[in-house]
Amino acid sequence: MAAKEPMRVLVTGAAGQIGYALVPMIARGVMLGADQPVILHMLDIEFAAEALKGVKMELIDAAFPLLKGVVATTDVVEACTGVNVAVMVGGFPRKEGMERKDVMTKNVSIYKAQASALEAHAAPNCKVLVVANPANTNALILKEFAPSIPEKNISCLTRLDHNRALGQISERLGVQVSDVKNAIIWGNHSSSQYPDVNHATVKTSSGEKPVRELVQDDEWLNGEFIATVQQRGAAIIKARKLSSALSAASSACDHIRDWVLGTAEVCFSPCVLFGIWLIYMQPFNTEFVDHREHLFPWVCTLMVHTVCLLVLSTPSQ
Ligand SMILES: NC(=O)c1ccc[n+]([C@@H]2O[C@H](COP(=O)([O-])OP(=O)(O)OC[C@H]3O[C@@H](n4cnc5c(N)ncnc54)[C@H](O)[C@@H]3O)[C@@H](O)[C@H]2O)c1
Ligand SMILES: O=C(O)C[C@H](O)C(=O)O
Repeated sequence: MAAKEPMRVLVTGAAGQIGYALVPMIARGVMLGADQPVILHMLDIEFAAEALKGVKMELIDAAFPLLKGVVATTDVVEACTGVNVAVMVGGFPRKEGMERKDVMTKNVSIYKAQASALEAHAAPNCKVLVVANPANTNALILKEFAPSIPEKNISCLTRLDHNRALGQISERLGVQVSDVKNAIIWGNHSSSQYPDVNHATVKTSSGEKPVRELVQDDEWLNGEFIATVQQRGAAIIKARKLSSALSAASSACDHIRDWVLGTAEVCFSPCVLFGIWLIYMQPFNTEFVDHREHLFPWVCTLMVHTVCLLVLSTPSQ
């Protein structure tokens, strides 16, 4: 079989801590598959230009077989040109005691400028994932300033919250995290989110069972569980004095991989109509959107896009 053409993947803020965790994952095929060559486009600001050069050196030194090229630049047009996937990490993280909305003034202006460059120079049908906080608001700004990028191609990272919910259930029940599925995160990537396990199940030796039935502790599910997922970002900042990075990078890979390739469950079991539920935040969508066309050839997966009217009415998070 002929080798695939490389896909160009942009990571903004690539010299930062998420960027440093994320680019090797992409170069190893974690995001787009073990047979998909990639060309990495890394953007950062002048202040971080030397650090960015260092990241490029390390990528070369790691000799990733799938990595077919590296563009490391402070020029937004060069960074955006021809990219098929854009992971927008560039921006400032909050510090202990702050809410995500407190970095809005600094970060929102970044998304206006970068939206225009993406709109003008990215590949047609480029898929965009906004990671920098406040992620929902930044995605909304990006969409406003890149009107020709289809709305359905602009998303922001809630997969981290989704994965956190799975992790908490797996810890509580002592089961493999891969056996827990169909958790939903409603609302913003903020402390106002609502982690919902009412439809979540766990694969057991006697078939799939509802999470509520197995946990048998509604008080925990309705209280501590929700608060833990809502506040996990703050807990990590308190512990590390830095915000989450490896889990954010890994969840960004999960988000793009399942968006582009479909979910593993459906690969193995194509008769399952509602495969794993994936919640991709789109602050501007006001209805569930069926994105099966993205998942070819695993067309059976339904991707549920959450309703985010709340964000429209309250852009601050
Ligand atoms: N959505 C999520 O689940 C999630 C999870 C973790 C972190 N975050 C957010 O991601 C962002 C990045 O976090 P981090 O820990 O990597 O921060 P960081 O400070 O380590 O790195 C950010 C990088 O962005 C660069 N940058 C700043 N302005 C830029 C611009 N205009 N263009 C390109 N690059 C620019 C900085 O120079 C820096 O290298 C923060 O806003 C953080 O809050 C979101
Ligand atoms: O909490 C933060 O500020 C970082 C990130 O949004 C997270 O959830 O870990």
